[in-house]
Amino acid sequence: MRGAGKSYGGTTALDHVDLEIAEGTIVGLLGHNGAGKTTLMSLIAGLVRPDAGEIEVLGHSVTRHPRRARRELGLAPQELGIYPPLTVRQNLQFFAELAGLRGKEARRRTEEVAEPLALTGLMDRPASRLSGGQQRRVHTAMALIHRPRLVLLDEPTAGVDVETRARLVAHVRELAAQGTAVCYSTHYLPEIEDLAADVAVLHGGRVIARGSVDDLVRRHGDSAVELVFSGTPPELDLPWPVTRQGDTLLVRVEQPHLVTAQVLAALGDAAARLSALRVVRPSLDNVFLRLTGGQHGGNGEDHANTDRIEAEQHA
Ligand SMILES: Nc1ncnc2c1ncn2[C@@H]1O[C@H](COP(=O)(O)OP(=O)(O)OP(=O)(O)O)[C@@H](O)[C@H]1O
Repeated sequence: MRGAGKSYGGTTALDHVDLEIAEGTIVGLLGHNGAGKTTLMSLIAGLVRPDAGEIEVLGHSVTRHPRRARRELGLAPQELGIYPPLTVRQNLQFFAELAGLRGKEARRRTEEVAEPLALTGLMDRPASRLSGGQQRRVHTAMALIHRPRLVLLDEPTAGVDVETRARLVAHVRELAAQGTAVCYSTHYLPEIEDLAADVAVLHGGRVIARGSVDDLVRRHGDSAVELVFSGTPPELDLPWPVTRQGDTLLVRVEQPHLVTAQVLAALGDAAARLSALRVVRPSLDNVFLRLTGGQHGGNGEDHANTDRIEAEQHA
């Protein structure tokens, strides 16, 4: 996707977004409600027409060759799209046939896709008699039935239990390991870490940060070595900013685990009064809140952090 933009009336849902999802990679889309995640997926899936920019799926333009593009992708939207009176098997076979699979092949894929999502024991049950988490698994399986090379999963773990979440995450990792490109949105940040996904943070319709979790934490988190003393902390001669709070010193440094020896060496006699040392690494949650200004429902009005971060990315 290059320069993709979409407005609804006066609302800019997506603002000149560039994004590439390579084969075998998972891009985790993070953003507050209204940040533009669903709009981005809908544009890729060809459900919504962009006002600007170019979007291609495996070289097929989603606007000029929508059918060819669509054949290569599987979409599990946020809203469940299953048929309640049909059994799980009938739901899956129906979608297999819609995707162009016939007879034996459709039946084989139905069984195949059910297995990793723990649906095998539920195949003859009407979808209306499944729990919410089970229904979401069926919904996800339907998006995977034709072995798409690009999978778009919009909050696939909304409302599911811990076990289902773990199973889904494991299966998505497997798909990526087999070469599938995955775009995965979630509000649950630890999931992004479990997926080992490349992160794209959306805010007000713009991608304001991109990189692995480690990259983002290193670039945008407040990492530090924390030293607690009995009595007054000493003055330290170090090449990084040091702040003092009561009996604690914080040495702010990008990769604290690499400099602890140097910090300890600078203590001199004060080392005898050191009562604790801790490497402080911020979580992805901290970084996300910092990047997005900790605001909910960002909707194009708040670009406070955007320019700074973009300048950094282009540097
Ligand atoms: N059909 C529509 N008509 C008008 N405005 C829309 C429409 N769809 C989305 N929007 C607006 O576009 C912006 C982006 O919405 P989008 O659904 O893409 O956000 P999101 O990041 O997926 O949010 P959530 O996490 O709540 O699902 C929001 O301001 C939303 O109100």
